[in-house]
Amino acid sequence: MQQKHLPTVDFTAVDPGSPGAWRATREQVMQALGFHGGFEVVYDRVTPDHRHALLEIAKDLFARPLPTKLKNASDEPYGGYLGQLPGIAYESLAVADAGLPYAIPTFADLMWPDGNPRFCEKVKLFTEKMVELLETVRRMVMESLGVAEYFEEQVRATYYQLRFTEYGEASEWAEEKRTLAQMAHRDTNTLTVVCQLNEVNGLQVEAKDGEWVLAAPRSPASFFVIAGEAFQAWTNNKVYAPRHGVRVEDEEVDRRYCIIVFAKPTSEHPIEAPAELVDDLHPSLFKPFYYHDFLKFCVSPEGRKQRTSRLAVYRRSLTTAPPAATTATKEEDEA
Ligand SMILES: O=C(O)CCC(=O)C(=O)O
Ligand SMILES: [Fe+2]
Repeated sequence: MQQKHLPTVDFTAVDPGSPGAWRATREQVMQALGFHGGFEVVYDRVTPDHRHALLEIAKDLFARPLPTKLKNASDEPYGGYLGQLPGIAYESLAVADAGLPYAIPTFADLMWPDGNPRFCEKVKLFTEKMVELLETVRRMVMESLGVAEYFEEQVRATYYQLRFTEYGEASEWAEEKRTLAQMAHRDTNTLTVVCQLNEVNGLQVEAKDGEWVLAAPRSPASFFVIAGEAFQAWTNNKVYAPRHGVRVEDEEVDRRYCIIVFAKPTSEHPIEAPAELVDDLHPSLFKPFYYHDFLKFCVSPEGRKQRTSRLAVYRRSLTTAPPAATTATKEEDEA
């Protein structure tokens, strides 16, 4: 049987001036995020030329010498360069706090000591478009759950990481590492958008019922929105944070390039579902937690052992010390 695709939601006609289209789209977004934890979005605010320029930029970036790439260091877990993992032909570089004015030029100066104005211009514009998209999705979810009054506060408590990723062609991978299981994970943050820059597919998402579906672009204006565990917690489980990962096909002879923008919660306030989403029938499933504490747990020896929901295990560790189970079951994931 042919593998299914993630549902597609078309944002082309969505604008605040057409309430009918807005409401219909909002409905589709909520349905997709509740069951699949993500969707393919057709979003025409990034032109094909712009996407092509970003592909060239990504290739230039990964062609920088390794010592230069290693300068992309960060105190935050998963905050900078990732790569050099045995048998895994994967590298990525991150622009921290990409929404702030100095962030992109600072990163560019690190990678290209003589500067790279084209990089800055193209990446800044792209970031703005992705932030708009993620804010629209967040607004739709919050309206749909009847908690839109928290929108501004949630946006203020959000920062963005922009990550370039490169997956090597199949021959660069150890054979046993080419499986989906190798890279499968849940995102820890609130909302993620993946922009695949070339024709090399591979991303798959596991819906709530355990079925893995393809996230392979079906239009030149497609992006993939994926919910993370912080959003699942904040919405008290109304939004699902799916496992997802990239499967490198054995016949793949091209490298795969993506840019991913992660909306992340700041740690000024704990993540806690609003009172409106909690009642006797829907008790709060997650104790309040600080995002950065959760991130630290994820990279701890205990967190690294988790194959399924790190948040489910971390949540238990907040009520029982020390954290007990090391292998969460599927059911616990969905708790
Ligand atoms: O490269 C992709 O398509 C997705 C990567 C991903 O899920 C991540 O970096 O969190
Ligand atoms: Fe991810």
